[in-house]
Amino acid sequence: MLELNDLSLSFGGVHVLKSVTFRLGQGEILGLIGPNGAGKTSVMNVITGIHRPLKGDVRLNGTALTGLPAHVIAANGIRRTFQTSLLCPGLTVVENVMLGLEPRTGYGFLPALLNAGSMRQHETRARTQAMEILDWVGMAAFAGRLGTSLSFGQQRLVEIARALISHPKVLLLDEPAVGLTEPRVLDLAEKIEQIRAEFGTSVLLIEHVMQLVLNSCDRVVVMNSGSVIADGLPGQVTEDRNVIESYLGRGYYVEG
Ligand SMILES: Nc1ncnc2c1ncn2[C@@H]1O[C@H](COP(=O)(O)OP(=O)(O)OP(=O)(O)O)[C@@H](O)[C@H]1O
Repeated sequence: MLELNDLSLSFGGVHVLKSVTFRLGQGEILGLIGPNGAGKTSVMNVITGIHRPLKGDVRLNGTALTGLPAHVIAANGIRRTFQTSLLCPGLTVVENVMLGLEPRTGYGFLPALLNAGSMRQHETRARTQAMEILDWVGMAAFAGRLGTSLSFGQQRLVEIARALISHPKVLLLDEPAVGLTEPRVLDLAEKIEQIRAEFGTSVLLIEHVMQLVLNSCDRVVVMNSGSVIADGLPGQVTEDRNVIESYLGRGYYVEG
């Protein structure tokens, strides 16, 4: 479904991505792991159009997305959450989720004034959809609260709801388990599986919490210093000597 072909990216002459190539299959949950600074978030930024690669391309079902503006890539069915919570201050939870819907085009100030009834209907529909998806992630009771007043884990669920409201083909999650306790990590693993089962969405999951990676992912890609160093089943990559040396650490099996 999503193909990354030979992606290279540099900042000020420093190569942060070096010929990165991997695939995310239809309905697949793929982990992207590696040490800090390996280039994982940069990969997500290239996929979503925040960064333009020096070389290579990103394709969704065969169509090249490279170079398209971020909002067009989002409209093509690729949505994400961020490493740090990005809920809008001053907006309630339900309003934050409504932002995930496609913007309604053709409504400048004057047409909006003349079509006030239609605008209100549109907003009511959007609010209903947002409430449904909030209910699905278990956050409907918080709909009227300010998004930024919620705990870190709750904000994560609201961000996931905002990404899911448009029923994306591909969902990119950047370290969703940061700051979660162990039972919440297991809840999140279950939620990710439900996202695949109920929406048919493919998921790319950047994560350092190996418990989530091992519980959720069908396959794992490992990066180090801007390059892919392993790509395989979770059990295969965690036994890969290179991956243990550069990321998991020699004590991984003893401790894990
Ligand atoms: N906008 C930027 N300008 C300059 N350098 C950047 C920029 N974004 C990322 N980098 C650099 O690119 C490299 C890869 O960063 P990236 O955030 O992609 O790593 P990561 O694997 O996601 O790390 P982490 O696990 O800590 O989030 C790092 O050396 C980082 O400092």
